[in-house]
Amino acid sequence: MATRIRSSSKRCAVVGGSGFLGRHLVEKLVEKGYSVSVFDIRQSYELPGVTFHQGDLCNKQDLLVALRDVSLVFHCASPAPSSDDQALFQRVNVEGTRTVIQACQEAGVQKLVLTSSASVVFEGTDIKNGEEDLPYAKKPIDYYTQTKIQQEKLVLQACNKEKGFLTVAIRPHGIFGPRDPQLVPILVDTARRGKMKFIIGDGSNLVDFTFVENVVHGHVLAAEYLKPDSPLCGKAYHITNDEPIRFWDFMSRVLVGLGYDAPRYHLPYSLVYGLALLLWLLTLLLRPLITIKPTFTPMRVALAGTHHYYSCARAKHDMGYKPLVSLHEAIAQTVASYPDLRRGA
Ligand SMILES: NC(=O)C1=CN([C@@H]2O[C@H](COP(=O)(O)OP(=O)(O)OC[C@H]3O[C@@H](n4cnc5c(N)ncnc54)[C@H](O)[C@@H]3O)[C@@H](O)[C@H]2O)C=CC1
Ligand SMILES: CC(C)=CCC[C@@H](C)[C@H]1CC[C@H]2C3=C(CC[C@]12C)[C@@]1(C)CCC(=O)C[C@@H]1CC3
Repeated sequence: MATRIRSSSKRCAVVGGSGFLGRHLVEKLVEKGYSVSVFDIRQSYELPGVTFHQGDLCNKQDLLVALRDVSLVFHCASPAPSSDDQALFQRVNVEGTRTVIQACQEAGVQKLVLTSSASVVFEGTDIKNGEEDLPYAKKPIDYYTQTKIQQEKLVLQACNKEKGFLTVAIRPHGIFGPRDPQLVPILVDTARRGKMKFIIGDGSNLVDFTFVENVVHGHVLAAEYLKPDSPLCGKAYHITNDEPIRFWDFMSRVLVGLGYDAPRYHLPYSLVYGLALLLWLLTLLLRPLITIKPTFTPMRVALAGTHHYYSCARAKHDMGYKPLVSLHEAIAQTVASYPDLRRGA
């Protein structure tokens, strides 16, 4: 490891700081008096007190410039799961994370907080109140998740108290909130195309959806509690709203809040899953000729039709985590933040 440069504990960098979670995190850090550098392949906004560095996290030289005099790094960059680009996931999430770790070590960064995902243990079958010590999925639901597993292992294994480099991973689940480009927009798009009429299974499956501000709170706590003598070193922590909700109730509350009808008709889970699998095989076969992006992928059907909620007891115990915003309030704030997605808008 290179010679350490003295850096202020209030100087931090957010890799992926132009993204949905990253930007909310940057805003909170600024509010808390941190001086923040954003490192991202794109710049999506400007904020007083924030320095932007545009670059690819796979390029160590680019990173080193952004990490100068920084003591704390948040790594929340990733290609979008929907990109479905295996080579890109491998390059950015695995090789790129290796580069982020090396750059942190060379720049004398003391703490690295990774945004992982609770899905690293999910194989498409029920998980009820899952704890962090569940084994990593042997058959992850998609290639994105497979590389999130490899990424988390790399970051946690890099934790080295002797060398003064501490790491921790936050595993959120189903992040939603204002400016989210995925969950609510996909849902509304599906509703506008008339495809949100059906409930997959009996509709009783419980899932965690986590308000972005609570996820940010978990990251900030992790950074502040990560010390050489703390239990956080080299560990993963679930951060959720701690209020599992029926998947279809959540979808319905958002849809109805935006003026759309809630789904009503039930379809058997195995039927929909089987059809999604067939469709997926068909898209693979036809890929050389045409590109089809089906709404119902096996992964989405599994996410929509199984229980998958996680205990955040470890985060409560080790870093005093408690969600700041209830699910009820979070849904209300989220719905109000999307006037353009309302029915008829
Ligand atoms: N959105 C969700 O429900 C969940 C997200 N996560 C994780 O949270 C993190 C943040 O997710 P979101 O904010 O939703 O995603 P996002 O797509 O809004 O943000 C990711 C950011 O990473 C940047 N990025 C991608 N490749 C890069 C590269 N090569 N170099 C530099 N920057 C690059 C993008 O430009 C983007 O600004 C990701 O690591 C994701 O895996 C985990 C669980 C759930
Ligand atoms: C809990 C969790 C990990 C959420 C991640 C977000 C997305 C995977 C969901 C956002 C909108 C959801 C959605 C469906 C599946 C999961 C999402 C993409 C469906 C495709 C499920 C099948 C349907 O009937 C339509 C749904 C549209 C919205």
